[in-house]
Amino acid sequence: MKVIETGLPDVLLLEPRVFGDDRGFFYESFNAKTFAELTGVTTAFVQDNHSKSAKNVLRGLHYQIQQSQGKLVRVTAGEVFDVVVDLRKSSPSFGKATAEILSAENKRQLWIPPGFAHGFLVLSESAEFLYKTTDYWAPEHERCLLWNDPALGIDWPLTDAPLLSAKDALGKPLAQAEVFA
Ligand SMILES: Cc1cn([C@H]2C[C@H](O)[C@@H](COP(=O)(O)OP(=O)(O)O[C@H]3O[C@H](C)C(=O)[C@H](O)[C@H]3O)O2)c(=O)[nH]c1=O
Repeated sequence: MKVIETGLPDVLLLEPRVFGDDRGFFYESFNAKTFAELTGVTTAFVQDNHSKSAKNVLRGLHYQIQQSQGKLVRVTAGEVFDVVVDLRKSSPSFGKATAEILSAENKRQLWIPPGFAHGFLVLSESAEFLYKTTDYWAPEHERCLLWNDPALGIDWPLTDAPLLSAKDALGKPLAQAEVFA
């Protein structure tokens, strides 16, 4: 497993060691000891999620204002443009966004600590998105940051208007969003 820095200091891209042979491939998609050694994070994950989305679906930008979830995200089918925004007021990168391509092909994973908003746009015909979270889903604490808030300056590789949930279409711009200390 290799750690690659991203545009945000605390957000890390993890590239697993893949063993290929004439049968196919094998790789450890998660190893608590390796993860802790590489990230310094020892909190346990409590929930695994799996979503499937069609091309042009945009989910996000989501976060929980309480019970903030750390997320370890990856794609097992297709390809997504994955976006993270720092919502920690005390952080020098507050309000800054970074993006990475995650795909079944590159097998890259993104570690997103608590305190960030997260979302993705599906680039392939469909994509399956799997992720582990460090706290439980708490709908009462869910918040949505407006995906196309000009203040975020996210250059989404859109070919068309994205397919959004009603909730995501009503996201708040950064200036009005509840943020972390
Ligand atoms: C997140 C979640 C949702 N649900 C239920 C609630 C809805 O009935 C249904 C779909 O929920 P939602 O439209 O919020 O799903 P996404 O838009 O994929 O939300 C996720 O997408 C972005 C990219 C994230 O980073 C978040 O982890 C998460 O908010 O699943 C659950 O039962 N448990 C859960 O943990």
